[in-house]
Amino acid sequence: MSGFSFGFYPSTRKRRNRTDDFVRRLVAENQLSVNDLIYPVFVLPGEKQQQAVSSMPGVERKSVDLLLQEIEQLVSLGVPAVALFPVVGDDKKSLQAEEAYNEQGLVQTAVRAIKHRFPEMGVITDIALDPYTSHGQDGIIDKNGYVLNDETVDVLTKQALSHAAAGADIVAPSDMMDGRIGAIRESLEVEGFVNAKILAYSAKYASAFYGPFRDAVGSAGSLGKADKKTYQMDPANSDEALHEIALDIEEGADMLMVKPGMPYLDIIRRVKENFKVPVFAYHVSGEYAMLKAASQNGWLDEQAVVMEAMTCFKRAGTDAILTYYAKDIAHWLKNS
Ligand SMILES: NCc1[nH]cc(CCC(=O)O)c1CC(=O)O
Ligand SMILES: [Mg+2]
Repeated sequence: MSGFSFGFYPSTRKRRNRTDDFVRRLVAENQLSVNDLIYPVFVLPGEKQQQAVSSMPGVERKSVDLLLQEIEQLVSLGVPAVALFPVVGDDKKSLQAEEAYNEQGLVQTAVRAIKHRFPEMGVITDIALDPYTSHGQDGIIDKNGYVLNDETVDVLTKQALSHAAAGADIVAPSDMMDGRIGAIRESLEVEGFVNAKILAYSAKYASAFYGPFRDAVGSAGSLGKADKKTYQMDPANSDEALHEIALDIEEGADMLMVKPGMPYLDIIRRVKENFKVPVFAYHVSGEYAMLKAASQNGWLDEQAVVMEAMTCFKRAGTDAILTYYAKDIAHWLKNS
Protein backbone atom coordinates (compact mmCIF):
# COMPACT_ATOMS: atom_id res chain seq x y z
CA MET A 1 0.00 0.00 0.00
CA SER A 2 1.23 3.42 -0.83
CA GLY A 3 1.75 5.75 2.09
CA PHE A 4 -0.01 8.45 0.11
CA SER A 5 -3.80 8.66 0.39
CA PHE A 6 -4.31 12.34 -0.40
CA GLY A 7 -4.88 11.92 -4.12
CA PHE A 8 -1.48 13.40 -4.89
CA TYR A 9 1.54 11.22 -5.29
CA PRO A 10 4.09 10.66 -8.01
CA SER A 11 2.36 8.30 -10.43
CA THR A 12 5.49 8.43 -12.49
CA ARG A 13 8.23 6.93 -10.40
CA LYS A 14 11.44 7.04 -12.45
CA ARG A 15 13.17 5.18 -9.64
CA ARG A 16 11.19 1.97 -10.35
CA ASN A 17 13.58 1.09 -13.18
CA ARG A 18 16.54 1.58 -10.88
CA THR A 19 15.53 -0.76 -8.04
CA ASP A 20 17.60 -3.79 -9.03
CA ASP A 21 20.62 -4.68 -11.05
CA PHE A 22 18.57 -6.81 -13.49
CA VAL A 23 16.25 -3.97 -14.43
CA ARG A 24 19.06 -1.42 -14.65
CA ARG A 25 20.73 -3.77 -17.11
CA LEU A 26 17.53 -4.18 -19.12
CA VAL A 27 16.93 -0.45 -19.57
CA ALA A 28 20.55 0.61 -20.14
CA GLU A 29 20.74 2.61 -23.37
CA ASN A 30 24.45 2.21 -24.03
CA GLN A 31 26.98 -0.47 -23.36
CA LEU A 32 30.71 -0.68 -23.75
CA SER A 33 32.13 -3.84 -25.28
CA VAL A 34 35.62 -5.07 -26.04
CA ASN A 35 34.77 -4.47 -29.70
CA ASP A 36 34.96 -0.72 -29.03
CA LEU A 37 38.61 -0.69 -27.97
CA ILE A 38 41.85 0.29 -29.66
CA TYR A 39 45.10 -0.12 -27.69
CA PRO A 40 47.91 2.37 -28.40
CA VAL A 41 51.46 1.02 -28.09
CA PHE A 42 54.88 2.71 -28.10
CA VAL A 43 57.45 0.82 -30.14
CA LEU A 44 61.19 0.83 -29.30
CA PRO A 45 64.01 -0.15 -31.65
CA GLY A 46 66.14 -3.20 -30.78
CA GLU A 47 65.31 -6.40 -28.93
CA LYS A 48 64.27 -7.18 -25.35
CA GLN A 49 63.86 -3.46 -24.71
CA GLN A 50 61.27 -2.24 -22.26
CA GLN A 51 60.98 1.21 -20.69
CA ALA A 52 58.40 2.74 -18.38
CA VAL A 53 56.92 6.17 -19.17
CA SER A 54 57.17 8.17 -15.96
CA SER A 55 54.19 10.43 -16.67
CA MET A 56 52.05 7.41 -17.64
CA PRO A 57 52.40 4.76 -14.90
CA GLY A 58 51.43 1.32 -16.24
CA VAL A 59 52.38 2.17 -19.84
CA GLU A 60 55.56 0.52 -21.18
CA ARG A 61 57.47 1.24 -24.36
CA LYS A 62 58.54 -2.07 -25.92
CA SER A 63 60.69 -3.46 -28.69
CA VAL A 64 58.85 -5.50 -31.32
CA ASP A 65 59.71 -8.93 -29.82
CA LEU A 66 58.15 -7.99 -26.46
CA LEU A 67 55.30 -6.22 -28.18
CA LEU A 68 54.35 -9.46 -29.91
CA GLN A 69 53.85 -11.11 -26.50
CA GLU A 70 51.56 -8.29 -25.45
CA ILE A 71 49.63 -8.54 -28.71
CA GLU A 72 49.09 -12.23 -28.09
CA GLN A 73 47.30 -11.28 -24.84
CA LEU A 74 45.28 -8.62 -26.64
CA VAL A 75 44.18 -11.12 -29.28
CA SER A 76 43.03 -13.56 -26.61
CA LEU A 77 41.15 -10.76 -24.83
CA GLY A 78 39.39 -9.91 -28.09
CA VAL A 79 40.74 -6.36 -28.51
CA PRO A 80 40.19 -5.63 -32.23
CA ALA A 81 43.09 -3.28 -32.98
CA VAL A 82 46.32 -1.67 -31.87
CA ALA A 83 47.69 1.76 -32.84
CA LEU A 84 51.48 2.00 -33.23
CA PHE A 85 53.60 4.97 -32.14
CA PRO A 86 57.35 4.73 -32.75
CA VAL A 87 60.07 5.96 -30.42
CA VAL A 88 62.72 7.01 -32.94
CA GLY A 89 66.37 7.67 -32.05
CA ASP A 90 67.70 11.23 -32.47
CA ASP A 91 70.13 9.98 -35.13
CA LYS A 92 67.13 9.12 -37.34
CA LYS A 93 65.47 12.53 -37.05
CA SER A 94 66.00 15.19 -39.72
CA LEU A 95 64.53 18.33 -41.24
CA GLN A 96 62.92 16.43 -44.14
CA ALA A 97 61.82 13.43 -42.01
CA GLU A 98 63.06 10.89 -44.58
CA GLU A 99 62.93 8.12 -41.96
CA ALA A 100 59.12 8.35 -42.00
CA TYR A 101 58.96 6.38 -45.25
CA ASN A 102 61.94 4.06 -44.77
CA GLU A 103 60.74 0.58 -45.75
CA GLN A 104 63.02 -0.86 -43.06
CA GLY A 105 61.90 1.70 -40.48
CA LEU A 106 60.61 0.86 -37.02
CA VAL A 107 56.90 1.13 -37.81
CA GLN A 108 57.15 -0.70 -41.13
CA THR A 109 59.12 -3.53 -39.47
CA ALA A 110 56.68 -3.73 -36.54
CA VAL A 111 53.66 -3.87 -38.86
CA ARG A 112 55.14 -6.73 -40.87
CA ALA A 113 55.98 -8.67 -37.69
CA ILE A 114 52.53 -8.19 -36.14
CA LYS A 115 50.58 -9.02 -39.30
CA HIS A 116 52.75 -12.08 -39.87
CA ARG A 117 52.18 -13.51 -36.36
CA PHE A 118 48.64 -12.22 -35.78
CA PRO A 119 46.89 -11.60 -39.11
CA GLU A 120 43.56 -11.15 -37.29
CA MET A 121 44.80 -8.17 -35.24
CA GLY A 122 43.88 -4.81 -36.79
CA VAL A 123 46.94 -2.60 -37.14
CA ILE A 124 46.58 1.18 -37.21
CA THR A 125 49.58 3.40 -37.96
CA ASP A 126 50.01 7.08 -37.22
CA ILE A 127 50.64 9.30 -40.22
CA ALA A 128 52.50 12.42 -39.02
CA LEU A 129 56.12 13.49 -39.05
CA ASP A 130 56.70 14.47 -35.41
CA PRO A 131 58.63 11.29 -34.46
CA TYR A 132 60.98 11.93 -37.39
CA THR A 133 61.61 15.69 -37.43
CA SER A 134 64.52 17.16 -35.49
CA HIS A 135 62.22 19.98 -34.27
CA GLY A 136 59.29 17.77 -33.21
CA GLN A 137 56.69 19.47 -35.44
CA ASP A 138 54.30 17.24 -37.42
CA GLY A 139 55.55 18.54 -40.77
CA ILE A 140 58.30 20.19 -42.81
CA ILE A 141 59.08 23.74 -41.67
CA ASP A 142 60.25 26.90 -43.46
CA LYS A 143 63.00 29.17 -42.12
CA ASN A 144 60.58 30.81 -39.70
CA GLY A 145 59.46 27.50 -38.27
CA TYR A 146 56.08 27.58 -40.04
CA VAL A 147 54.85 24.10 -41.00
CA LEU A 148 54.49 23.99 -44.79
CA ASN A 149 51.24 22.33 -45.85
CA ASP A 150 51.74 20.95 -49.35
CA GLU A 151 55.39 19.94 -48.88
CA THR A 152 54.32 18.03 -45.76
CA VAL A 153 51.43 16.31 -47.55
CA ASP A 154 53.91 14.91 -50.11
CA VAL A 155 55.94 13.27 -47.33
CA LEU A 156 52.83 12.06 -45.48
CA THR A 157 51.66 10.37 -48.68
CA LYS A 158 54.97 8.50 -49.00
CA GLN A 159 54.72 7.54 -45.33
CA ALA A 160 51.15 6.22 -45.73
CA LEU A 161 52.11 4.20 -48.82
CA SER A 162 55.06 2.62 -47.01
CA HIS A 163 52.78 1.63 -44.11
CA ALA A 164 50.17 0.15 -46.45
CA ALA A 165 52.89 -1.74 -48.29
CA ALA A 166 54.06 -3.19 -44.96
CA GLY A 167 50.51 -4.40 -44.33
CA ALA A 168 48.90 -1.72 -42.16
CA ASP A 169 45.12 -2.14 -42.16
CA ILE A 170 44.34 1.46 -41.28
CA VAL A 171 46.51 4.53 -41.79
CA ALA A 172 45.63 7.38 -39.46
CA PRO A 173 46.80 10.87 -40.44
CA SER A 174 47.05 12.85 -37.18
CA ASP A 175 48.89 15.87 -38.59
CA MET A 176 46.00 18.25 -39.50
CA MET A 177 47.45 19.38 -42.84
CA ASP A 178 44.80 20.45 -45.35
CA GLY A 179 44.10 18.08 -48.22
CA ARG A 180 46.12 15.14 -46.94
CA ILE A 181 43.20 12.72 -46.84
CA GLY A 182 42.49 13.25 -50.55
CA ALA A 183 46.16 12.97 -51.49
CA ILE A 184 46.67 9.78 -49.46
CA ARG A 185 43.43 8.22 -50.73
CA GLU A 186 44.41 8.88 -54.34
CA SER A 187 47.88 7.37 -53.91
CA LEU A 188 46.51 4.30 -52.15
CA GLU A 189 44.08 3.75 -55.03
CA VAL A 190 46.75 4.23 -57.68
CA GLU A 191 49.09 1.78 -55.93
CA GLY A 192 46.36 -0.84 -55.57
CA PHE A 193 45.77 -0.58 -51.81
CA VAL A 194 42.04 -0.22 -52.37
CA ASN A 195 41.06 -1.73 -49.00
CA ALA A 196 43.55 0.23 -46.91
CA LYS A 197 41.36 2.27 -44.60
CA ILE A 198 41.91 5.88 -43.58
CA LEU A 199 41.12 6.95 -40.03
CA ALA A 200 41.28 10.74 -40.29
CA TYR A 201 42.13 12.77 -37.21
CA SER A 202 39.80 15.44 -38.55
CA ALA A 203 39.14 17.35 -35.37
CA LYS A 204 42.44 17.30 -33.53
CA TYR A 205 42.85 20.13 -31.10
CA ALA A 206 46.01 21.97 -30.00
CA SER A 207 45.78 20.45 -26.53
CA ALA A 208 47.91 20.53 -23.41
CA PHE A 209 46.54 17.06 -22.61
CA TYR A 210 49.15 15.55 -25.01
CA GLY A 211 52.03 16.28 -22.61
CA PRO A 212 52.72 12.72 -21.38
CA PHE A 213 52.57 11.34 -24.96
CA ARG A 214 55.30 13.75 -26.02
CA ASP A 215 57.41 12.43 -23.12
CA ALA A 216 56.68 8.85 -24.23
CA VAL A 217 57.78 9.32 -27.85
CA GLY A 218 60.52 11.79 -26.94
CA SER A 219 59.22 14.68 -29.05
CA ALA A 220 58.81 16.96 -26.01
CA GLY A 221 62.51 17.78 -25.95
CA SER A 222 62.70 18.56 -29.68
CA LEU A 223 59.56 20.69 -29.54
CA GLY A 224 60.81 22.77 -26.60
CA LYS A 225 58.52 25.73 -25.99
CA ALA A 226 56.99 25.60 -29.48
CA ASP A 227 53.32 24.69 -29.96
CA LYS A 228 51.18 23.29 -32.81
CA LYS A 229 48.54 26.02 -32.92
CA THR A 230 49.09 26.89 -36.60
CA TYR A 231 47.68 23.52 -37.63
CA GLN A 232 45.85 21.83 -34.74
CA MET A 233 42.46 23.32 -33.87
CA ASP A 234 41.61 25.95 -31.28
CA PRO A 235 39.80 24.30 -28.31
CA ALA A 236 37.33 27.20 -28.46
CA ASN A 237 35.87 25.97 -31.76
CA SER A 238 33.13 23.51 -32.64
CA ASP A 239 31.52 24.59 -35.96
CA GLU A 240 35.02 24.46 -37.43
CA ALA A 241 35.27 20.78 -36.44
CA LEU A 242 32.18 20.00 -38.52
CA HIS A 243 33.75 21.69 -41.54
CA GLU A 244 36.99 19.72 -41.05
CA ILE A 245 34.99 16.49 -40.78
CA ALA A 246 32.94 17.26 -43.90
CA LEU A 247 36.11 17.83 -45.93
CA ASP A 248 37.73 14.60 -44.76
CA ILE A 249 34.62 12.55 -45.59
CA GLU A 250 34.54 14.18 -49.02
CA GLU A 251 38.24 13.40 -49.53
CA GLY A 252 37.76 9.72 -48.75
CA ALA A 253 38.12 9.04 -45.01
CA ASP A 254 36.55 5.79 -43.76
CA MET A 255 36.33 6.80 -40.11
CA LEU A 256 36.90 10.04 -38.23
CA MET A 257 38.73 10.82 -35.00
CA VAL A 258 38.01 13.50 -32.44
CA LYS A 259 40.92 14.21 -30.10
CA PRO A 260 41.26 14.67 -27.11
CA GLY A 261 38.33 12.75 -25.66
CA MET A 262 36.53 13.57 -22.44
CA PRO A 263 36.59 17.38 -22.62
CA TYR A 264 35.42 17.12 -26.26
CA LEU A 265 32.35 14.85 -26.01
CA ASP A 266 30.17 17.69 -27.33
CA ILE A 267 32.15 17.54 -30.58
CA ILE A 268 31.57 13.78 -30.87
CA ARG A 269 27.84 14.30 -30.37
CA ARG A 270 27.63 17.05 -33.00
CA VAL A 271 29.66 15.04 -35.51
CA LYS A 272 27.55 11.93 -34.98
CA GLU A 273 24.30 13.86 -35.36
CA ASN A 274 25.40 15.70 -38.48
CA PHE A 275 27.24 12.89 -40.29
CA LYS A 276 26.17 9.28 -39.93
CA VAL A 277 29.72 7.95 -40.11
CA PRO A 278 32.00 5.97 -37.75
CA VAL A 279 33.39 8.37 -35.15
CA PHE A 280 36.28 7.41 -32.91
CA ALA A 281 37.63 9.22 -29.86
CA TYR A 282 41.15 9.40 -28.50
CA HIS A 283 41.24 9.25 -24.72
CA VAL A 284 44.66 10.89 -24.69
CA SER A 285 47.74 10.55 -22.51
CA GLY A 286 46.88 13.47 -20.20
CA GLU A 287 43.43 12.04 -19.55
CA TYR A 288 45.01 8.68 -18.72
CA ALA A 289 47.55 10.39 -16.45
CA MET A 290 44.84 12.24 -14.52
CA LEU A 291 42.80 9.13 -13.79
CA LYS A 292 45.90 7.06 -13.00
CA ALA A 293 47.40 9.64 -10.63
CA ALA A 294 44.16 10.14 -8.71
CA SER A 295 43.66 6.37 -8.48
CA GLN A 296 47.20 5.79 -7.25
CA ASN A 297 46.60 8.38 -4.57
CA GLY A 298 43.47 6.57 -3.48
CA TRP A 299 41.34 9.57 -4.48
CA LEU A 300 39.33 7.73 -7.16
CA ASP A 301 38.23 4.13 -7.66
CA GLU A 302 40.17 3.37 -10.84
CA GLN A 303 37.99 0.67 -12.39
CA ALA A 304 34.74 2.46 -11.57
CA VAL A 305 35.89 5.80 -12.90
CA VAL A 306 37.44 4.39 -16.09
CA MET A 307 34.34 2.32 -16.89
CA GLU A 308 32.15 5.37 -16.28
CA ALA A 309 34.30 7.47 -18.59
CA MET A 310 34.07 4.82 -21.32
CA THR A 311 30.30 4.55 -20.98
CA CYS A 312 30.12 8.33 -21.39
CA PHE A 313 32.09 8.04 -24.65
CA LYS A 314 29.49 5.55 -25.89
CA ARG A 315 26.60 7.76 -24.75
CA ALA A 316 28.09 10.69 -26.68
CA GLY A 317 27.98 8.57 -29.84
CA THR A 318 31.53 7.21 -30.05
CA ASP A 319 31.98 4.03 -32.10
CA ALA A 320 35.48 3.14 -30.92
CA ILE A 321 37.79 4.49 -28.24
CA LEU A 322 41.54 4.64 -28.43
CA THR A 323 42.69 4.41 -24.81
CA TYR A 324 45.77 3.43 -22.81
CA TYR A 325 43.31 1.65 -20.51
CA ALA A 326 42.13 -0.71 -23.31
CA LYS A 327 43.93 -3.78 -21.95
CA ASP A 328 42.70 -3.19 -18.38
CA ILE A 329 39.18 -2.60 -19.63
CA ALA A 330 39.24 -5.82 -21.67
CA HIS A 331 40.25 -7.71 -18.49
CA TRP A 332 37.53 -6.01 -16.45
CA LEU A 333 34.88 -6.76 -19.08
CA LYS A 334 35.94 -10.40 -19.16
CA ASN A 335 35.75 -10.76 -15.38
CA SER A 336 32.46 -8.91 -14.90
N1 LIG B 1 51.13 13.30 -34.30
C1 LIG B 1 51.31 13.64 -32.97
C2 LIG B 1 50.49 12.91 -31.96
N2 LIG B 1 49.94 11.68 -32.14
C3 LIG B 1 49.29 11.36 -30.95
C4 LIG B 1 49.44 12.40 -30.05
C5 LIG B 1 48.93 12.53 -28.65
C6 LIG B 1 48.32 11.34 -28.05
C7 LIG B 1 48.19 11.36 -26.60
O1 LIG B 1 48.37 12.42 -25.93
O2 LIG B 1 47.90 10.31 -26.04
C8 LIG B 1 50.19 13.39 -30.68
C9 LIG B 1 50.56 14.57 -29.95
C10 LIG B 1 50.86 15.83 -30.61
O3 LIG B 1 50.08 16.32 -31.42
O4 LIG B 1 51.89 16.37 -30.26
MG1 LIG C 1 41.44 19.00 -42.13
